[in-house]
Amino acid sequence: MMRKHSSHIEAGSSSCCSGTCYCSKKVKVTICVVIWTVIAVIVALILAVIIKAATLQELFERMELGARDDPVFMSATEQEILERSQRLVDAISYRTISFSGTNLSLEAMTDFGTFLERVFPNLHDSDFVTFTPINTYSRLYRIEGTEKTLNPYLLCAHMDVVPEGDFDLWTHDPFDAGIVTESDGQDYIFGRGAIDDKHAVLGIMEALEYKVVNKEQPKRTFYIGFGHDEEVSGYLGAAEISITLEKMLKDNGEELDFLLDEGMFVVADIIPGINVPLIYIGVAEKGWAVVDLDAEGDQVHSSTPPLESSIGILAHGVANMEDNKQPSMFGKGPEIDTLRYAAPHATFLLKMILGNLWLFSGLVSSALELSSQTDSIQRTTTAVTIFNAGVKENVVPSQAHAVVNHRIHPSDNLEDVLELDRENADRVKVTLRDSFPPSEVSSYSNDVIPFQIVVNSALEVFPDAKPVPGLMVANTDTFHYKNLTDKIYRFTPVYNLPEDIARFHGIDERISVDIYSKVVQFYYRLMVNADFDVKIAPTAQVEVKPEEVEEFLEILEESDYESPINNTDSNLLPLTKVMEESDENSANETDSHLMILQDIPEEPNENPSNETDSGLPPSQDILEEDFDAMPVNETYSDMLPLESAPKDLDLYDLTPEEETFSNRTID
Ligand SMILES: CCCCCCCCCCCCCCCCCC(=O)N[C@@H](Cc1ccccc1)C(=O)O
Repeated sequence: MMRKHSSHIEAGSSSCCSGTCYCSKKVKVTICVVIWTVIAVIVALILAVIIKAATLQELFERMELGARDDPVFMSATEQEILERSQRLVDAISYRTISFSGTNLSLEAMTDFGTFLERVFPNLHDSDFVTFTPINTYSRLYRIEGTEKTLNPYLLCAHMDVVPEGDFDLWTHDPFDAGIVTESDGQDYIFGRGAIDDKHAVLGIMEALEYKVVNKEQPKRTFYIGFGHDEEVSGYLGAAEISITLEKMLKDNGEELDFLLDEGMFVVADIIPGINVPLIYIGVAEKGWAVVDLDAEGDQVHSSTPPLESSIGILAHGVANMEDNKQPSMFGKGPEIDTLRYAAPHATFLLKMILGNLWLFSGLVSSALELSSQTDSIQRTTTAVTIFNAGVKENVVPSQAHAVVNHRIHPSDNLEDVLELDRENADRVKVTLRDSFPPSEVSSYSNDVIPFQIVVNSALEVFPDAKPVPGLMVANTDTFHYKNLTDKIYRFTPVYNLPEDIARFHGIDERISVDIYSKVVQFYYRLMVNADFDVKIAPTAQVEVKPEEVEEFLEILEESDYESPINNTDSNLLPLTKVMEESDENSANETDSHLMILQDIPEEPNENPSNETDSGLPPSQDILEEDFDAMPVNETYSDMLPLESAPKDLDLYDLTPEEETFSNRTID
C-alpha cells in the first residue's frame, strides 16, 4: 500500500524525486523547484567564475613615458660592470653597523663617506650637484635640473647595516668576501649590505656619476638622501634629512613630487600558480610596536621549584601569542590589489580564485597563511625577539622578560593589537614601549605619473616581470619623510626567490653581479624617466593694481626714457631683464627697479609651489629678498601682468630701447 501510494506520487511528479517519497505533489514540486534553483545558481556561479577568470584584464596599464620601446641605458661593458661590482664590494667592506640607537659605527661611517667621495669624484665635484652633510654622517644631495623644477623627487637609501649575526653560519666573510662564483654558476657580490641597502646607495651614485661624466644634467631637480642609522629607525639620519630637506624645498619654492626608498623587490615563485616574477612596489608600510612582557614568580632554590616559575608563565604567554595570531585583515589593505594585479598572470585555476575574491577571499586568506612570508601581507605580525631570565642554574628567577615586535597592518590598530596581547599573555605584564602607526597608502592608479616612472624604470630592466602594488611588511626611513609627499614608493629591483628573502638581515646576504647591474640601470632609467614629468615654474604672474601701473608710468615719464610703446593686446610686462640686471649689478640696483614688486601685497604662501586661487603663483616669489637670491639668467618670475593697465599699452614685446631701459638705473 505504501509502495503503491509512493508510485502514484512518483507518476504525477517530476523526475527529481526517488520512488520512496511520501509528500504531496505540491510539496514535491516545491522541492524540485528549490533543487533546480540551487543547481541553476551553482551553475551560474561556476559560469560567472569561469567567465571572470577568462576575461581578467591587466590592471596596470603602462603609460608612454618617452623611449619606451628602446630605452637608452648606461653603457655597460664587461669591464664597467666589473668595476661597478668591485665598488659595491669595497662599500660592503666598511663595517657601518648599527647595533642600537646609541651604538653606531660612526668611524666606519665617516670612512664610508670619504670612500663615496673618492670613488665618485665627478658628481661630488659637479656644478649641478650640491652635497650637504646632515648630522655629520648622513648625506643629502641636491641635483639641480636644467629647468626651474617645481616638483623634484627624492631618492633614498641607507648606508648602515645590521650586524652579521652568527658569523660561523656565513659561507663567506660578511665584510670581506668579494665576488664569489656560487654553485649555480653565477657571480655574486657577497656580504652584509649587498641587498640592504648598499646596493641602492652605490646604484644611485653610479647612475649619477655616469650622468655627470656624460654631461647629462637632468631637466628635473632631484634630491638624494642617505641615512646613517636606518637600521635603528633613522632618528638621527632620515629624520634630520627630512627637516633640512623641508627647508630647502621651501626656500626653493618646490614641492616634493614623490620619493623612492628601499623596501620591496622583484619576487618570483612566491605564490604557487603565478609563474611570472612580480615587480612588487611597496605603496604602504606597516606600523611598528615594541611591547615588553614581564612575568614574576618566586625566587627559590631550584631543588624545590614552584608550581609555576616566572619563566614558565612568560613562556606560556609567548606561546599563546604565537598560537593565536593577530586577525587576518585580508581584503582591507593593499594586499588585495597585490593579488588582483597578479591574477591575470596566474594559471587558469588560480585565475578563477583570484579573479573572484568576493567568493574566495576566505580560501585565499587561508592559503596566504601557509607561509610566514605571504601571511605577513595580510595581518599584524608578532615576533618574539628577546627572551631573558635567570642568572644561575640552581636559582629559579623571580623575573622573566621578553620583547615582542609587532608590524601593524594598515587596517589594524594598536589598541586592538595590545588587547589581544593581554588576552594571550593574561598573567604577564604587557607594556607598550614604542610604536608608530602604519603609513597611508600611496596612490598607484594608472594615471599617477610617479608610480608610472618607478614601474616603467623597473620594467625596463625586468621586461618579463609584472608590476603589483603591495604592502611593505617591514619598515624603512620613509616614516620620516611622510610630511614631504603623499607619493611614497618602496622598491629596489633586487630579484628574490622565497629562499632569498631570508637573506635580509640573515645569513649569506648577496646580490648577483647581473642583478646589481640592473639595479644601477634602474636608477639611471629612473633619472631619465623622471624628466618626463618636469613641472617647470610657470611664468610668474602677479596682478598689479591700477595705481601701481600709474606709478610705473610716472617713473617712465620722469625718466629721460622715451618709450616707443605700441598698442597691442598684450598685458604683460617682462621682468626678466630687470632681474638679471639686478643680480649682475646689485650695486646699481635702485628702488625703481623694485617699486612695482615691493608694492605687491603679500599673499599667504602656505604652499609655495602651488598656484594661488587666481591661478597665479604667490607674489612673494618675486619679492625683494628673493630678488637678491635669484641667480643670473633666472627665468623663474619673468612676467608681470598688467591686468588693469590701459589697453593701449604694450609692455610685452620690448624693443631694444626698452630692454636698455630695463637694464638701467633711474636716479
Ligand atoms: C605576493 C606576496 C609577496 C609576499 C612578500 C613577502 C615579503 C617579505 C619581505 C621580507 C623583508 C624585507 C626587508 C627589507 C628591508 C627593510 C629595511 C629594514 O631592515 N628595516 C628595519 C629597520 C627599521 C627601519 C625603520 C623603522 C623601524 C625599523 C626593520 O626592522 O624593518
